[in-house]
Parts: sequence; C-alpha cells; structure tokens
Amino acid sequence: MAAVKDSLLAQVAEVLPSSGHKVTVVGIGMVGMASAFSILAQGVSKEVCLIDVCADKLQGELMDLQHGSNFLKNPQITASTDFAISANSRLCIVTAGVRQKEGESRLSLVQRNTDILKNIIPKLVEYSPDTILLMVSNPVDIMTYVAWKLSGLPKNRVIGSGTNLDSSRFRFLMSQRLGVAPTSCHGWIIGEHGDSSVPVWSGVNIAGVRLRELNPTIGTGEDPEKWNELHKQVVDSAYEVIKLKGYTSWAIGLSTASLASAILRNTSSVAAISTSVLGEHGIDKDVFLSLPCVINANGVTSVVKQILTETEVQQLQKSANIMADVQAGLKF
Ligand SMILES: NC(=O)C1=CN([C@@H]2O[C@H](COP(=O)(O)OP(=O)(O)OC[C@H]3O[C@@H](n4cnc5c(N)ncnc54)[C@H](O)[C@@H]3O)[C@@H](O)[C@H]2O)C=CC1
Ligand SMILES: CC(=O)C(=O)O
Repeated sequence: MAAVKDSLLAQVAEVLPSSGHKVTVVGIGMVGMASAFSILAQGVSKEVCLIDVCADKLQGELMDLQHGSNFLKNPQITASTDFAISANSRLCIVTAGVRQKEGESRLSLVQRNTDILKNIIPKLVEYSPDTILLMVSNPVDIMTYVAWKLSGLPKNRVIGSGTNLDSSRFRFLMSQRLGVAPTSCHGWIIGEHGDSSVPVWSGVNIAGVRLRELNPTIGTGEDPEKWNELHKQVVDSAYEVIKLKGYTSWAIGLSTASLASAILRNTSSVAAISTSVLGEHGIDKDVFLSLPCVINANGVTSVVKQILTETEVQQLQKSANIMADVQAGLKF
C-alpha cells in the first residue's frame, strides 16, 4: 500500500531548501531566546537556527519553539552544537557569553567574552562567508570590534546592537513625561552602549519642535525640570533590571528583531548601532561606537552626519577614548 503522503500529494516540483532569510542565533540564553522569539513572532524570518554549547538546553528550546509553530508561519527552526548547521545564514546574531552580575559593569566582561568569540566568529564566517554579523554580547562595542577583527569581513557587515536599546529606553521615558508614543519621541543616545553613552539633547524633538528651543537648559544641571534625569535613568536601566530579575532580555530581543528586520527586508532604516567611528566627529581611534546609521541588506551603508554641539562631540570622543584604552589591554 502506498504511504499516506504519496496517496495525498502529487509532487509537481521540489520544495526550495531555504527562504534566503536564514538567521542564526549563537547563545540561547535569555537574550538569544528573546531575540529568536521576537524574530519568529514578528515574521522577520521563518528560518531560525540556534547554536549553543549546551546540547540539552538547545533541544529543550528547539522543541518548545517548534510546539508553537501552529501559531507562526510554518517556521523552520533548527538547533545544534555544530556550526555546520548555520551554513548559508544571511544574518548571524551573537549573544553568547557571560553577563553582568548585580552591580558589575559591562566592561568587566571584556576578556571573558573575547575568549568566547574566538571560538565562534571564525566558524560562523567559514559556513556563511556572505553573512552579516550582529553582535549583542557585552561589552557590545568592543565585542563588535573584536568580531570584525576575527571575521575578516568588511566593516559594513559587522554591526553591534549598540545604543538602539538605550535610545529605545530614552524614548520610552520621554513618552512617559509627555504622553506621546515612543515612536513619535525623537531622541538619540549615541556612543558607548552603557556607562559613557551620550544623549543628543540638542536634537531631541517632537514633530520637529526641538525641546531645547522650548527649554534652553534641557539636559543640563541648570534645568529646573531635571530632564537630564532621563539619561541617568537610561544608564541605570540595565543595572536596575539586573538587580530586580537577574538579567535583561525582552527589550534587547525586540531591538535585535528590529535590526534583523532592517537587514533582511532591506529597509534602509536609520537606527543607532555600533559601527566603526574612526574619522567621525573628529574621533581618531579605531573603535566601534553607536551613531545613527542607514541599515539594509548590505549592513551599514551610511552614517548619518548628526549636527552635534561641542559638548556632545567631547562626550563622544571621551567614549571613544575609553573604548580604545580597554581594547589596548585585550589579548586576542
Ligand atoms: N547589547 C545589549 O544591549 C545587551 C547585551 N547583553 C549581553 O548578552 C550576553 C548574553 O546574555 P544572557 O543571554 O542574559 O546570558 P545567558 O547566560 O542567559 O546566556 C548565555 C548563553 O551563551 C552560551 N554560550 C557560552 N559560551 C558559548 C560558546 N562558546 N558558544 C555558544 N554558546 C555559548 C551559554 O551556554 C548560554 O546559553 C551577555 O554578554 C550580556 O551582557 C544582554 C542584554 C543587552
Ligand atoms: C545588559 C545590557 O547591556 C542592557 O540591558 O543594556
């Protein structure tokens, strides 16, 4: 008797093996799974490959996601400890590594996560030489620089999630003060993802109305409304969430999915992401920091030349010097 499948279906052509939108996520901890889940739930890609060193956890996460396939768009989800499974990925997202403990800074993770990247980046590039790398592991600006060095890829194809998350936190806080949706609050955090990030107060606006024209002291210590507390809250955000729940995950997962969407859908959207900033705003160090960039299927294709105040430029250069000092002590 013929198999049910053969009795049911008369094949007329081969099924294509790939959507061309394959995304690999390396590191399936809290951040990796939030990223994978956001990408699948938003339909950014239906082809997601998970890689980690922990085989049991991989199998558990794989099954758990697959059991939700009925509510998605027939995704192809795969998982393995072997990087061969990542072959021909359009985008590789790296979230593997250690995370901060309560009160610990991102920069303290630098050598441990560099050592982990040495085992990951060359394998990703071996199996997907045309991929774009999206780095998330912390300290993300330095890990993006390290990934660029280890990968041999052009700079436009190695991106860090950077201050896309910090800018989202800032816009949320702005929205709470003003009663306006975060998507209509235009504010950019640039520089380091973390402690030395730079709020571009000179450009903060709603519908083109610059808040600095309404309140010339905004963002300074002289401001009676203390808007500068918003930036302090942005810097403290991760420390606070880590103190409360042990890690951050949902916001970075959504941020990652939004960047993946710009790349896979070739949208040329502008987002603050970590890129090579040598020569930008007078920076003379070979470091990666966040600036608003045009992102599409070729990675970063332009950096937006923001008009910054002297103070903002100085703060950005300070961020660059901090990155360069930490990089100088790296062994890789
Ligand atoms: N850039 C950003 O905005 C953010 C970055 N992060 C960073 O993301 C990273 C991951 O954080 P969590 O997911 O919370 O950590 P986690 O501890 O939950 O997960 C890390 C995962 O990496 C895996 N891993 C370790 N070495 C590996 C290797 N050689 N190959 C493959 N997988 C490996 C572990 O088995 C684990 O599953 C941390 O460095 C954290 O600081 C976290 C939040 C935001
Ligand atoms: C942990 C981290 O980098 C963040 O949530 O901003």
